[in-house]
Amino acid sequence: MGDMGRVPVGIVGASGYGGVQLVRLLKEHPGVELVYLGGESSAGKPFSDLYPHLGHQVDLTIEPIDLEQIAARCQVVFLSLPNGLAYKMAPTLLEKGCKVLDLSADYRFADIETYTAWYGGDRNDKAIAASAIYGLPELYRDRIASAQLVGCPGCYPTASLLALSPLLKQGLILPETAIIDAKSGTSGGGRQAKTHLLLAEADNSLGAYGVARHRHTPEIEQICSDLAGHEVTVQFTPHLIPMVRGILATVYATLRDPGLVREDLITIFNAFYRNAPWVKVLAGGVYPQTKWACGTNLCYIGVEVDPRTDRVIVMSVIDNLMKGQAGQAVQCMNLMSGWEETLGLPQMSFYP
Ligand SMILES: NC(=O)C1=CN([C@@H]2O[C@H](COP(=O)(O)OP(=O)(O)OC[C@H]3O[C@@H](n4cnc5c(N)ncnc54)[C@H](OP(=O)(O)O)[C@@H]3O)[C@@H](O)[C@H]2O)C=CC1
Ligand SMILES: CC(=O)N[C@@H](CCC(=O)OP(=O)(O)O)C(=O)O
Repeated sequence: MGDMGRVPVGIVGASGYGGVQLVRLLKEHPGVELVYLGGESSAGKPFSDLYPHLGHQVDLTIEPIDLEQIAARCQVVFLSLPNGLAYKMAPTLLEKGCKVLDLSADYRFADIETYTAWYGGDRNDKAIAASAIYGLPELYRDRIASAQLVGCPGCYPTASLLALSPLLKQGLILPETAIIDAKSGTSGGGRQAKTHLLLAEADNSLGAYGVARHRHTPEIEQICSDLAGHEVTVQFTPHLIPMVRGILATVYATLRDPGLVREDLITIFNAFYRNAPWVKVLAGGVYPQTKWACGTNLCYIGVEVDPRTDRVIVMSVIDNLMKGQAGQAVQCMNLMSGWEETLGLPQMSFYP
């Protein structure tokens, strides 16, 4: 145990966008003590050199990644790294008894072959991957609570699956008709320099990318299939929009029963999420704005039916760095630690 009975936690990849959000959340979390920050090119730098505005709160230096050392000092470790690194680190940390939350795609897939088909790599941690729990608490709360390893969902899958889950679980839609049209702010691409994310490239512009081949498609399909009880394929198209934080996923699907009206669906969504403190289903005719979720761990959902086309339209917004990444990981840590799901997580956006 760390200071005053708090659980000692560490972040590997603390210099990145996920890392700095985790620092912000964990420094203010009443159940933990942040004892270790790790990195690669940032190793040796005081965290306050990277993020001077947080220097008065965080007196830690980024350290090299030494797994034995990390395991000796931390009970819970967050891995916030590019894809393909966590599966080389998690086995040692788990063996030493740490709880591990991976923010990358490495432990999101039950089937390791699906991972390698989309992400590449040469993996020999099949049993460990099979033991990982998909970190979407609204669907897998009980399994997360007893997990040692959690593969936290991608940002687009979080927004998309929270929109689709009640519909699939209750068999309300024809699954193959599901179309996910999603938009993300540029922080979704991480902090490393990428030309298309420069202000001069991304500003005043809106476009699709990864059409019919984005890596989040198999992740969304895996969970949709689990909910539907049979294999499901979906159409997923992401877009980059000129803002920093936030995702809007607009999901369209054909209703099995064309007699259902908007209020029926809102009642069903509210029942599905009655024990989910981080999902807010909006009243009829209210559609969510990304800024409502900004800086919070919330997902806002709006539901509409078009009786002319017999389609349901669900709009789901999250902050990609919070419910889409660091916030959700902390939500999972709360469950794994037996704490309230809401502990230490912001509930109110700073926007008007
Ligand atoms: N951004 C988003 O909205 C979301 C991202 N994710 C996933 O979360 C993970 C982190 O993303 P994000 O925070 O955006 O990424 P960033 O690019 O902002 O940060 C990456 C971090 O990884 C570290 N790193 C890079 N290469 C290495 C290496 N070879 N060895 C050790 N550490 C390394 C960097 O450390 P250093 O600076 O020291 O080199 C940095 O701290 C990714 O897997 C991403 O796909 C998931 C959901 C949403
Ligand atoms: C805007 C933007 O570039 N978004 C990223 C989302 C990254 C992410 O969260 O994906 P993983 O965690 O699954 O790697 C993308 O589309 O690749």
